[in-house]
Amino acid sequence: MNAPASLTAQDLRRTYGGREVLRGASLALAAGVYALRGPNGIGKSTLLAALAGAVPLEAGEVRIDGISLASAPLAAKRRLGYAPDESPVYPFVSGRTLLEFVAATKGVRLGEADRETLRALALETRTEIRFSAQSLGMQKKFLLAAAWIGAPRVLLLDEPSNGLDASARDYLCKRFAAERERCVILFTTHDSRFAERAGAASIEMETLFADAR
Ligand SMILES: Nc1ncnc2c1ncn2[C@@H]1O[C@H](COP(=O)(O)OP(=O)(O)OP(=O)(O)O)[C@@H](O)[C@H]1O
Repeated sequence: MNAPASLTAQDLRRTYGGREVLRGASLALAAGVYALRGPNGIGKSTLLAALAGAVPLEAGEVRIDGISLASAPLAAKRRLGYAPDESPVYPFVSGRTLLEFVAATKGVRLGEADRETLRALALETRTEIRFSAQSLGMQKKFLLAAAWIGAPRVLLLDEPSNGLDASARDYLCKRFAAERERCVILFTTHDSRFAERAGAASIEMETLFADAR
């Protein structure tokens, strides 16, 4: 676990409704903070979901810290944190249930680091409220807090700043800065100011495709 963090993807392919959305997407990232940019519908969310193992691929290989997501999914996913843009959570589930579920899938228990994340995001008094009764910003914060469970070395965050208040955005930028030497943090955004404040290197989605090389 002491080798530098890495995220690699080779020739990822995924088709929706006869259209190839991921046209042989490849990337190789070392520890750092990266903003994945590109127009609506180009496939940024699909790529993040594919890197997280949440969308099946027709071809290609993903490695988390050198571990193949296809051949060793549990070991790879233990090193990974993923926050989708939209809540995949059942509306009747509470924040605490979500966090405990994610912890269980990673084979860890919630601990002081997770409580600190909840405090920083002003979530600690809201853990028992069901998702359908949380604001969109609060739901987003729970998904982000869940992504950090188990101290992942690769973080995939889909539109992390969407719906967040100023204080939560500040926290994200500080956390990125604190973890950039240790982790690969890849996030999508349409917000240039946030990407800049986060100190992110920009990656244009278009440049990742096989037909752009
Ligand atoms: N589950 C799905 N079923 C069918 N088509 C899908 C599905 N998910 C994504 N798509 C299609 O794949 C394409 C890429 O979508 P994706 O959400 O990955 O784009 P994006 O770059 O993240 O867009 P945005 O910037 O608007 O969030 C779109 O044309 C979208 O309609």
